[in-house]
Amino acid sequence: MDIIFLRGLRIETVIGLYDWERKTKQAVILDLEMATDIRPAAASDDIAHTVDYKAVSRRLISFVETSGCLLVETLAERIAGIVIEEFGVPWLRLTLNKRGAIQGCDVGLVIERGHKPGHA
Ligand SMILES: Nc1nc2c(c(=O)[nH]1)N=C([C@H](O)[C@@H](O)CO)CN2
Repeated sequence: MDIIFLRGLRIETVIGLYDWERKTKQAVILDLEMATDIRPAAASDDIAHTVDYKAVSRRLISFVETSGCLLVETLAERIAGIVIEEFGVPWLRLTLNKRGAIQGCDVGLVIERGHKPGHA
């Protein structure tokens, strides 16, 4: 199994439970690992045979900027659904960092969704 990754994708959006959080934008930072088999693209040298990380990043920026979720859980689950359903990714690991939510530390979550190729 091969991995195509995006690290440190920083997107400004409205997210959070509290009144003040509904009136301003905060940054979320995404690290995304997407399972793939790079060999068809390597053999053909054709972007059509792989996951286009530029297309994924553009789609996620567009979605997250206007998402408006209350919880990081909701946002992460929706991102995972987009990547799996729209880009044909069989398995992913997503780290969503809501930096700035708690002073003095990073906070967020890590989820894995789908099935790793070659595993039941
Ligand atoms: N598990 C979660 N806990 C909390 C969340 C969340 O999205 N998931 N959100 C908040 C507030 O919005 C917080 O980020 C404001 O600092 C608190 N706990």
